[in-house]
Parts: sequence; C-alpha cells; structure tokens
Amino acid sequence: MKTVDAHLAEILAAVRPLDPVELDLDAALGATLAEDVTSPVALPPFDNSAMDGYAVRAADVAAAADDAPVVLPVTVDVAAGDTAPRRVEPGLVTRIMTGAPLPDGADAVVPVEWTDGGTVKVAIRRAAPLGNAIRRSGEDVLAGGLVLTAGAVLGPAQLGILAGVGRRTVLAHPRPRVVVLSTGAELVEPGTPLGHGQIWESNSFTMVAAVRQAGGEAYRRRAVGDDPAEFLATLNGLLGEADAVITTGGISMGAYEPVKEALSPLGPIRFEKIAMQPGMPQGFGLLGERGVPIFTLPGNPVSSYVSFVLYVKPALARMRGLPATPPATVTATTMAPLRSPAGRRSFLRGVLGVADGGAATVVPVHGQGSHQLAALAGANALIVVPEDVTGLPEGATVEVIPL
Ligand SMILES: Nc1nc2c(c(=O)[nH]1)N[C@H]1C(S)=C(S)[C@@H](COP(=O)(O)OP(=O)(O)OC[C@H]3O[C@@H](n4cnc5c(N)ncnc54)[C@H](O)[C@@H]3O)O[C@H]1N2
Ligand code: MOO
Repeated sequence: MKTVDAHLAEILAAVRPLDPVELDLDAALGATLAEDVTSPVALPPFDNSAMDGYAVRAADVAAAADDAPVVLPVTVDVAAGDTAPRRVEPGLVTRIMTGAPLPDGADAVVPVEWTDGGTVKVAIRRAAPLGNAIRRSGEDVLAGGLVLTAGAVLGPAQLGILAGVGRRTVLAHPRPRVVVLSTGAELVEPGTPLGHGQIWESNSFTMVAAVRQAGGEAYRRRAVGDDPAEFLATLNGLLGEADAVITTGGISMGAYEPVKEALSPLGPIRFEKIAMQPGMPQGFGLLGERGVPIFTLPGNPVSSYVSFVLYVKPALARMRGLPATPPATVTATTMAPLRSPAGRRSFLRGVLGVADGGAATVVPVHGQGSHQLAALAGANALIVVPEDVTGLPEGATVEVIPL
C-alpha cells in the first residue's frame, strides 16, 4: 500500500499556487500577498496631537504647578482634519484635538485633564515636557518604508495597513474556490424527513467548514445520487468556476461507486489504497484543461475529515501561495492504551489536554469507528500511531495533530 507521506508528496507535487490577481481590499481577506508593499508617505504623515488638550511651547508652562497654575490666552481651536496653517506664538496656546496637526512653534501638548479646560484663557496646573503627547511624522512608517512582504496572509490588521498606506487594491493569491460534492443515494438533506435506509447528509457541511477554516471559499453543491452520468454532468458544469473539487463517498469497492465509475475514463485520476486508518481509499487527480485538483475522499464521515486534514489542507496552503507542510504535531502522553492495525498509520480521535505539571496529555475518545461522527465531534486532536506499531500502553509518548 502507498504510504501517507508518498500520497501527500504526490498531491503537493501536482498542485500549484493560484495566479496572483489584483484584489479590491474589500475582497482580500484571507488572500496571500504577492507583492512587497511600501508606503508612499510617512505615517503619520504630519506631527499631530496624541491627546485632546492644548498645544503649547513647553518653556511657557515649565513653572506650572497645582498651587501655581500658569494662565495663558487661547487663540484658536485646532481640530482633526484642520487644514489651515497654524502657529503658536510665545505666551499663547491653541486648543488641540487628538489627531489634529501640531501648530508650528508648539513643542508639547498639555492634556485637558491638567487644566481648567478654558476656551478663552486656560489655567495649566502641570508642566509638560518637551514633545509631550506629540505623535511625530514617520514614527510608524518612514516614507518608502516596507509595511508588508509578499507571502503575508491578509487579516484585519494587514488590510488596515494596506488602506493606511493608501492602497485600494493589492496583488494577491486569491482564496481557492472549492466545490464540495457528496454522493450517495442514501443521503437526504438535514432539515428534511428521514426515510428507512436514509441518513442525513453531513460530510458536505464538514468539508465546507474545513475549507473555510483553511482559507478557501467553499461552495456546497446538492448531493448527487449514485448515477455516474449525473455526477459527471454536475462535475463538468463546475470546472469553470472551481479551483479545486472535493467529493466524498462512492470510491470504495461497492457495486454503486459513481465517483470512481464516472471519473475513471477521464484519465489521470488515481484511486488507491493508502496505508492509513481511517481513510484508506483515496483518489486524487487533475481535471480538465485548467488541471483543477480533485480530491475524492472516502464517504465515512471521520475518514473524509481525517483525509481533509492530511491532504486537502496542505494542498490548499500551496494553492494560497503558502508553505505546504504535513500537519504540525505536538508530543503528548496517552492516558489510555492504544491499538492500531499493522502496516497502517492510525489517526485515533482524542482529547488533548494539559496535566497538572503542564505536560501535554491525550485521551482517546470512546468510539473509534470511521462512521462515529459524534465521537469525532467530541475530540480535538488526532493521535498518530505509526505503521509499525500495533499497540501502545498507557503512559506512552505519542505525536498528536491538534484539530
Ligand atoms: N469490501 C470493501 N468495502 C469497503 C472497503 C474495502 O476496502 N472493501 N473500505 C471501507 C472503507 S475503509 C471506507 S472508508 C468506505 C469508503 O467508501 P466510499 O468512499 O465508497 O463511501 P460510501 O460507500 O459512499 O459511504 C461510506 C459510508 O459513509 C456514509 N456517507 C457517505 N457520504 C456521506 C455523507 N455525505 N454524509 C454522511 N455520511 C455519508 C455512507 O452512508 C456509508 O455509510 O468503504 C468501506 N467499505
Ligand atoms: O479507511 Mo475507512 O476510512 O476506515 O473507514
């Protein structure tokens, strides 16, 4: 059987970063920057006040004290957005608001709390050191300074600085658009009545959520039955709009395996058994002229989710222009014995926690069948048991993939 590592390596060798496109900032959340971004101006662009108060010459208020306030005339108000040239002459002050440009001649701001708040003349009770409450031009970014480098994932703060340096659009790898298709004649939509032999369709909800968490845009398409022609038609219709396709179900050894049947003639899609548990049956290939990656994952709900974590998530990272690596693991102590089939790498569902002394522990959940979705929902980690290990005692050290 093919190993987990070989399967991932094959997928990552086939998948390419999506071409960068110019994205409006409103549409760029989660995209990966494909250019270095510099600021055309210094930030802040001008010296300005950090507080509401009075712009002064520090020397004029040097003697101010609670028992000996300095009283000075107020010439004018300077608000944020004020574009008029302003100047503070010796012995005078202006009122100033947070974010307003510092008038020429002023070299300190006295917060309103240190004064009587006067508007015609003001009594100042405390000396302000030179430069007090002044935000200097360029103290965040120098003109021409680099603010983000290619490869940065655009989150709220990154979008903020892009706007902050005046950018409206940005060159970035977009989030991959991933279509999720489930197959199986037994599947009915949640929210509708269940007949005998039917189950509520759940995989597409898991997959869509997992894609979104992994930085993709996910589209759930109606679950299709067990008809290969219908499946192929649905798939063909999607290829123009998808950067990747995930299917679940229909790939094992059964008599009604529409995915396998429909896709087999299309060429370079390989259906294989991977030495893992759960998730043994896997398929991967590139579809159509654009070479759209398709992941045909096993139908069992735990199997498809584990497959997503191991294969689809790293592939999506590569498509996003990010480093693609196997899932990160942490080392933990198992609090119960573990069992695993010989020759297959197991991904047991567990609860990762912290012992009293601070060491990581993991407890396997009850219900390790690949159909046991409730047990998966109660887990927060996958316990990795290597291919050559069939059993581990309580207290053994294991690698764990946090979910
Ligand atoms: N003779 C053999 N039978 C099976 C083998 C095998 O090697 N030889 N492998 C087993 C393993 S392991 C797995 S995993 C499954 C994979 O089968 P398929 O990918 O073809 O999936 P289905 O048969 O369509 O479904 C399996 C199971 O999962 C349920 N399912 C499917 N889709 C959904 C969905 N969208 N939401 C909720 N549940 C879903 C489905 O009802 C089945 O119970 O094959 C084993 N058999
Ligand atoms: O390999 Mo299957 O995924 O065990 O249920």
